[in-house]
Amino acid sequence: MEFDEPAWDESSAEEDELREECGVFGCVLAEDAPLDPQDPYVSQTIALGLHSLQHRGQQSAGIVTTTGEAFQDFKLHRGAGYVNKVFTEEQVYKLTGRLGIGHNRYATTGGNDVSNFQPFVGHNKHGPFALAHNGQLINADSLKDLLFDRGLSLTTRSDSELITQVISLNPTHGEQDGPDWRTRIRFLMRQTPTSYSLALMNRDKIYAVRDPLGNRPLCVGELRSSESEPESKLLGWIVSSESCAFPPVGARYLREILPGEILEISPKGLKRLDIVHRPRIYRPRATITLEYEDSDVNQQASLQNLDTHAGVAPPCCSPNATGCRSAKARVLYVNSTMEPKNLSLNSNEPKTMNESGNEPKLSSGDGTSEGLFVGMPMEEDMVKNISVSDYSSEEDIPAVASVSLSPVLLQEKDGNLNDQFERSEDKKSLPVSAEDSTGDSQSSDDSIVEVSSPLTARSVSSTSSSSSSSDELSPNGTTKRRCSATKKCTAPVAFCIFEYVYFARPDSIFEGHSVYDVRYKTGELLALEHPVEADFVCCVPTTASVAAKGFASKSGLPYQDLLYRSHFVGRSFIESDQNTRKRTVLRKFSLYSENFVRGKRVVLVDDSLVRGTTIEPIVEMIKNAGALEVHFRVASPPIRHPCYMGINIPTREELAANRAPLDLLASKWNLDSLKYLSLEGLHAAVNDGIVLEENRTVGHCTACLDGIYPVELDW
Ligand SMILES: O=P(O)(O)OC[C@H]1O[C@H](OP(=O)(O)OP(=O)(O)O)[C@H](O)[C@@H]1O
Ligand SMILES: NC(=O)CC[C@H](N)C(=O)O
Repeated sequence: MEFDEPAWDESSAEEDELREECGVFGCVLAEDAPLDPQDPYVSQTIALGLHSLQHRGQQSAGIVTTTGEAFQDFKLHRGAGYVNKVFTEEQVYKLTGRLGIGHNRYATTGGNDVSNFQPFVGHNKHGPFALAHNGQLINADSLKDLLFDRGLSLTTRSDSELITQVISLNPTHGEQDGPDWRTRIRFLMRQTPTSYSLALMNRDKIYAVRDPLGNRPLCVGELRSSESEPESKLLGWIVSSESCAFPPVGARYLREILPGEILEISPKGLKRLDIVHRPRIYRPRATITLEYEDSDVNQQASLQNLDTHAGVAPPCCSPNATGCRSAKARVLYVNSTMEPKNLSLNSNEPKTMNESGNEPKLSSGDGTSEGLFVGMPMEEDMVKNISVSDYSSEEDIPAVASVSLSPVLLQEKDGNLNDQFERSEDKKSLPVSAEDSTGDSQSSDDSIVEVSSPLTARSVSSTSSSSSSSDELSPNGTTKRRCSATKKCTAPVAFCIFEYVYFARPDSIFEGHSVYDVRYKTGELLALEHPVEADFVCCVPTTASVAAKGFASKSGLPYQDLLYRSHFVGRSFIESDQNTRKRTVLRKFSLYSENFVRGKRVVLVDDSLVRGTTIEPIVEMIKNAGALEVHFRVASPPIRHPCYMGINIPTREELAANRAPLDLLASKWNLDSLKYLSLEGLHAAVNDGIVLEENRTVGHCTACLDGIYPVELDW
């Protein structure tokens, strides 16, 4: 089988149940590391590592080891459940070898049965190889077609098996001197931009791979005979989803695997084989919807000139443009696909608004709209124009669309909640261009790649930007004109922001700073954004405890432990079905003492609110114990959009924030107030303190919060 023919498919990604992350771990001994062939040091190290990554997956665990000699049989053990259940001491002792990889699974694609457990072991012309995958492929259907077209068959429903098959396709120009994993992995990256962090083992090497968008984490460390003495003997290297796994195995953190990087780890050391560019995509710059009572107006309007320089209003929207001068024009909403740095209504004094909607005269809606909603202020005279600044990527000049108008009062957004919920479920995404990226500091020699990508088969515009507009007649006889402009640019770096919020352990390091610090800051910012008079602050253990402490310190309120959380019950959010999740919550929490609560006003902090499974029984518990008031504060914005890149939130309906307006949710849960951290606040907490090596570009995927996916789904 060779991979010299393009293949393409545009069917959409299959939806699945809510699932979460996986943990990936690998270990390679240095060539002169003294080790008895029967010594289980490597498997013990991996088992310990997986134990530290348990929070990333509770459904199954597996380890595969090898001596590293060509065509040597692998030793594999996988089983359902927690690491310490699957790996008894006896089991670990059987897994001898000088290198190995391990995996904790939480299924995103394919059920929880043994055929889908990882690591996967395959055999190709270079002998046995093993793969551990964290993530979820956004174009599994296209990849299946690519393989089926070549007459291959699959034996599982896991998307990870697709990876094993794609990397087994032989490079067109053959391979000299053994396997060319660089070319094989580059080929994989060109078929699928995200989401995967991989540990791939063949012969005496492990390849640590992170997808070009850097959606899932992966880092590397070294094992030394003494952790504290820098000059102590080097024993080997480890690769792990998170750095929290390093101290327990006595490893020293070295660095993250970069987005798109292929790092070879052999007994001789670490070698970067490549950094594969992020793909080129067509990114919508902005979409503006105008509504006209008179359908004749604005026929000329087109926002193709959105692609203008900062400060220069597109002619169609300049004060002299016919349509926009119409006294009857109404701006319904401004939907910027990237986080606008500012959105201002220019009145007598310019006012700036963000998604938290703090500006009293401006409404960003209640967050249920996609993008930013601009409600017209009551004092209509004050509004002279609306401008949107869309800083869509680091190398772009901000696009500014300026709309001058004489406003007509909009219908109240809050009064039309059903309209908002009936909006299209279309996935907002960014179409892909045929070309690979050359547009950032990452470098790579494309000419060495001996494959032709199926991307070249795709028909896309060759211009660097494009625009479109469409009219639709609304039921009340007005005309809506929707205009959008796109620009060709590089897909963004898209590290999952929810790793910071919830998934990762607080003692892990991402992007040069600790998850703990970020969570603490989210709590501080939450206290500043949504202060409340209360007697003390407490948390929904465990993940939220750090944010709650940040909230307490900033608000000046005392922190109080209120809820006992059983150590013998796992994370509820990552359970596979809603009944299990509910039972897990009930088994997990109890009050330390009613005395703390009686007659008190309580601020209860959680890191995230997803389906609302956790909040209801907990508030009931606290109120039943005699709390006067419970104010719920969430250290992340409302989750309103499905994730297709590893968290697997399949539907909007199941997400609590989409089920009712926040005030109704608050009263349903018997809360005295319910407030979330703004997206701006979360970005601020995450970005503050980032330290990046090698001029790396920073970027976070916030799709579950704002519906903006970094690339087109089912690419
Ligand atoms: O609104 P929900 O659907 O209930 O989801 C949100 C809750 O789930 C998580 O807790 P989890 O028990 O998974 O993990 P933790 O014990 O690490 O906090 C998270 O910390 C929230 O408490
Ligand atoms: N959560 C994950 O990263 C899962 C990996 C893979 N998609 C699986 O379902 O096994």
